Amino acid sequence: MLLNHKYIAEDKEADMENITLIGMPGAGKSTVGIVLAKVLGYDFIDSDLLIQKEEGKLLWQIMRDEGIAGFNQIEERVNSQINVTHSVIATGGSVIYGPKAMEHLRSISTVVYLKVNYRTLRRRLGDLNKRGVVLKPGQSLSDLYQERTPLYEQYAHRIVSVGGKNVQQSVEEIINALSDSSAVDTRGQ
Ligand SMILES: Nc1ncnc2c1ncn2[C@@H]1O[C@H](COP(=O)(O)OP(=O)(O)OP(=O)(O)O)[C@@H](O)[C@H]1O
Ligand SMILES: O=C(O)C1=C[C@@H](O)[C@@H](O)[C@H](O)C1
Ligand SMILES: [Mg+2]
Repeated sequence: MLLNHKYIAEDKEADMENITLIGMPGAGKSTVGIVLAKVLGYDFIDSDLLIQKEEGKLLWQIMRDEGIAGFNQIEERVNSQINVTHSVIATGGSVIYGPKAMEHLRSISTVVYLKVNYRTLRRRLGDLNKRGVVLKPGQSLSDLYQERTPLYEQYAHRIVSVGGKNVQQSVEEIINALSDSSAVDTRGQ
């Protein structure tokens, strides 16, 4: 049920107090995440903004100065240090390359993979280089989608398909998935 605030108080899983959104760039982690936080009465944080604040640089400047591997290390460190309660955490799409960060996020939150089909992503993303996506030389969006999908699935407690949905519908789906004990749950595996 949408906007069921009882969920916050009564669902055991909500005791974890945080929800982390993972998924491909353009999946809507930031766009949907802030609305989800508002609906639940949670705080909202965006890992990408934390990284920029800590480093005093924009993401593309960090990638330019430190390279992709350096950016990934910074991203792993910053995400491993997140210490919040009652928050929706929108991560950057490349967070799943940092196993320490993912274990930390899994320990402080319910991790939700926002799954978007390839065609929808292609339409949303436009020029990947302008967006500052972590791409190896010669890697296409299709390559990236195939490389990352198993990692998002591996780290997710819940998987929510949001490709054909607007922001409001996506928020509803996430809340439903969090309330549904039969939904995909990979914890303990
Ligand atoms: N139904 C939808 N849900 C979410 N975003 C949508 C939708 N339709 C179009 N968009 C657009 O897709 C983009 C989603 O980008 P957003 O920055 O939220 O993705 P992200 O998952 O946070 O990516 P990143 O990993 O780069 O941080 C935005 O430009 C948003 O306006
Ligand atoms: O998916 C990615 O490779 C990225 C997504 C962004 O959120 C940023 O974290 C960064 O630009 C890399
Ligand atoms: Mg984002």
